[in-house]
Amino acid sequence: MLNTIGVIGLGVMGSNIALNMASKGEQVAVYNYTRDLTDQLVQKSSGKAISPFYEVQDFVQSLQTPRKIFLMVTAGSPIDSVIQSLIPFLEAGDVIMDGGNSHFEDTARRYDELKQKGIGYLGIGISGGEIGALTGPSIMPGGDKDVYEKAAPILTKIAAQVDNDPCCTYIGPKGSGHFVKMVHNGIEYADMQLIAEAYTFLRKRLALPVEEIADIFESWNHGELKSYLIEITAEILRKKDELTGLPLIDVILDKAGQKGTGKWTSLQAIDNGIPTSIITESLFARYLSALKEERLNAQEILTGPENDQAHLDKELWIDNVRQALYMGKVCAYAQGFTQYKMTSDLYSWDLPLKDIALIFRGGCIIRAEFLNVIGEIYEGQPNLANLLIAPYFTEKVKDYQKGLRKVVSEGINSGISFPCLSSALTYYDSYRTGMSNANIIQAQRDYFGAHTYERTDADGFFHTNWQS
Ligand SMILES: NC(=O)C1=CN([C@@H]2O[C@H](COP(=O)(O)OP(=O)(O)OC[C@H]3O[C@@H](n4cnc5c(N)ncnc54)[C@H](OP(=O)(O)O)[C@@H]3O)[C@@H](O)[C@H]2O)C=CC1
Ligand SMILES: O=C(CO)[C@H](O)[C@H](O)COP(=O)(O)O
Repeated sequence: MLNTIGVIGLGVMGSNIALNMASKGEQVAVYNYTRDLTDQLVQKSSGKAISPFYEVQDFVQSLQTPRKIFLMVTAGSPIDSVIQSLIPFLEAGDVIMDGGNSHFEDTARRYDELKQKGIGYLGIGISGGEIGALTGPSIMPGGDKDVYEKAAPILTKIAAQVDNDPCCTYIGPKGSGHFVKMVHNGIEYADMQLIAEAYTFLRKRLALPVEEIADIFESWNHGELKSYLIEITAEILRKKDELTGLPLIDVILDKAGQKGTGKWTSLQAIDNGIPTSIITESLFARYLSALKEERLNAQEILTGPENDQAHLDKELWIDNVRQALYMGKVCAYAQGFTQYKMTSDLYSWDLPLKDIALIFRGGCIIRAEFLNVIGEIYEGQPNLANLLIAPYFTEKVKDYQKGLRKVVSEGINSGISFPCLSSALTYYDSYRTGMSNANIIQAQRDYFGAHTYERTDADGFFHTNWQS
């Protein structure tokens, strides 16, 4: 019997996607360019509908037509080399899907190249990590709609399901699926950093033990902050190091890694004039964390505020931190969804913002309770410029800005760095300021460079001879 789908790349994600597909009734052909990973999967999958292949040609010829091939390999040149190895054996109408974190512009290029050969190409954002890949990720496919339709029965089946709806929807043309995944990761960076900052306040300023902070995160996960990242943070804080018996978090080196998607999110925003300051601050926080030696040196040289901190009422301040975190998250998601909106307008992609919010409710790393609300908001206002001005969030932040202001001020006065919480507050205050200070910037630009300025009371561009 011919296989119904092929998976290439059997690392962390690919092996689990293949197992997921087999568990949903697909006959899965698998191939990896080195033999070991294929053999490992064969050992794990005995009795399952997974057939290993060790030559590309045999792998391709084992597939039903039109062939559907799912790539889960390292992003960048490996994708191009795998595509090149497939082309000689494919026919018009076959479909290649790239489920990795490819840059959306690379995806658009590959789409164009393959379209000329009649081969369909889908750039598919996948989120959910190892467990999501196995049990049901969130899936963001971009490419031609008719090509998507060929793969949709399998993709919707392997996706996470929420309220009987698959967390998979057609996103839009060319690289838009990978674009949506890229910005998802930017939001992920910001969300993670905001949580880290909330933890820092509880640990450093309120001097709470790690176990108590774990309890706080767990309780937050039963309320409006409910989300995967809050849930796993509670679990992370409970974990003990087997070697020392200390909380594992206390022996993990404070240098954050990154693989590029957060950086791409910020670069795309900067290139296109999209204000995503919280996301970018979270990226810079990772960069600064990596300068461990310099930070250790600076700690011996640079001073902070005097250590005469007032006692803070514990329960009151835990709730201030909760409010600050919620508001920070709203601002970060508002920035990410603004990036979707502005880019969609720029490229005429017509991104389905409501559906994007809904497919993020299950499987993905940024799944969160309030995505239900975000989905409802975009259902009513599909062209909304910013989530902050949706009445639901306007009301929420009216209250919660107080907590954010208190936590940011107290943190700053205590010498704790809050790149994302403070950036969220600055974003909120800047966004709600109808008359900004950019008049000063324009005057300075006109003064030194004759760049001209617009007036508040007349159309056109004006230049002043400032020194006359
Ligand atoms: N891990 C995660 O949580 C998530 C990862 N992703 C993305 O999914 C993709 C795969 O990630 P993941 O499974 O974690 O990574 P792994 O490193 O576990 O797997 C990478 C796979 O790519 C293969 N590969 C590497 N180089 C080449 C090449 N030149 N030619 C052919 N195959 C090659 C590897 O084979 P071999 O080992 O034999 O070299 C391996 O099968 C990446 O784009 C990643 O960013 C997306 C969502 C979540
Ligand atoms: O896509 C993912 C989650 O959604 C991957 O886990 C990705 O590697 C996370 O990004 P980084 O490694 O830069 O933290």
